[in-house]
Amino acid sequence: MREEVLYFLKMQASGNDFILINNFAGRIAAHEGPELAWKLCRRRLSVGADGLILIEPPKKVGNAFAWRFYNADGSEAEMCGNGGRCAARFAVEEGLAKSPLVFETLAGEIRAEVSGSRVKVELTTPKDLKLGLELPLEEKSLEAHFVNTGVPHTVILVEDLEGVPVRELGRKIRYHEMFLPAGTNVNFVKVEPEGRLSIRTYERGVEDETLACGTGASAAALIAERLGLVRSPVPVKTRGGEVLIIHLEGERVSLEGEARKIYRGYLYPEALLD
Ligand SMILES: N[C@@H](CCC[C@H](N)C(=O)O)C(=O)O
Repeated sequence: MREEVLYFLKMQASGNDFILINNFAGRIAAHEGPELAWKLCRRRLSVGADGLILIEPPKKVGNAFAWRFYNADGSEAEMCGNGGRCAARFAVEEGLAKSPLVFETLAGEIRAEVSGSRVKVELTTPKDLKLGLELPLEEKSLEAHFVNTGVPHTVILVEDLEGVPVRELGRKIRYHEMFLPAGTNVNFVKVEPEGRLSIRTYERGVEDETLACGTGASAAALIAERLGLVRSPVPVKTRGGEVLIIHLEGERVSLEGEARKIYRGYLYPEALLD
């Protein structure tokens, strides 16, 4: 694909892991993104990650950067909450911006505050909120809720979170005709005592359960608040174990938690061969 070496940083935020590349010089062309993501995100065969993030020059003066976000299967997503927190820290530490900063995504502009490894991002205004949908499946119907917090999320409230077959049921709902053509991420959520939530997410584009999903945790908190089950700030325990904090102020939704560096590396050209 290319001869020269590519530098990257591997990061994770609540167990959602990403490969970040500074692409300010434009070495990776837009049409190369999907294939690069698919190749690099393969676990065991390459670096392995839930997604690839390319950090690029902003379109608007004053903004810190624009990004291109790719899921592990190479599909481009409009937004990613955990990836956004990693990207904001990356930009600050690479000297591209100072906190607070604003970056550009396909979903819209995202404001971020970075304080060491602690990062808070304000998501785009939630849209398409639908509470109490009847979701017909072959065996039975489920009650589902839906909101787009940058990317589409279905939320299903459950009692027995450990018993949910997230992979099988998540995949069925992700491709359910009610959510086509875009599809949906699927979040199974348990309301715990004292207004906390626990969550497991099937992610579109990873096509599996991930250890966390920031826009998913935010969607769950927003829906639980609208149903009168929790109050802001809402602690959401992810599958990876970290508790994310979701702040809800009217239409404003912010996501706060750790964004950690794992290692830096460079890719040998042969890593990009078929
Ligand atoms: N993990 C992300 C969401 C990434 C995009 C998603 N898989 C999609 O395609 O909708 C997050 O932390 O929000």
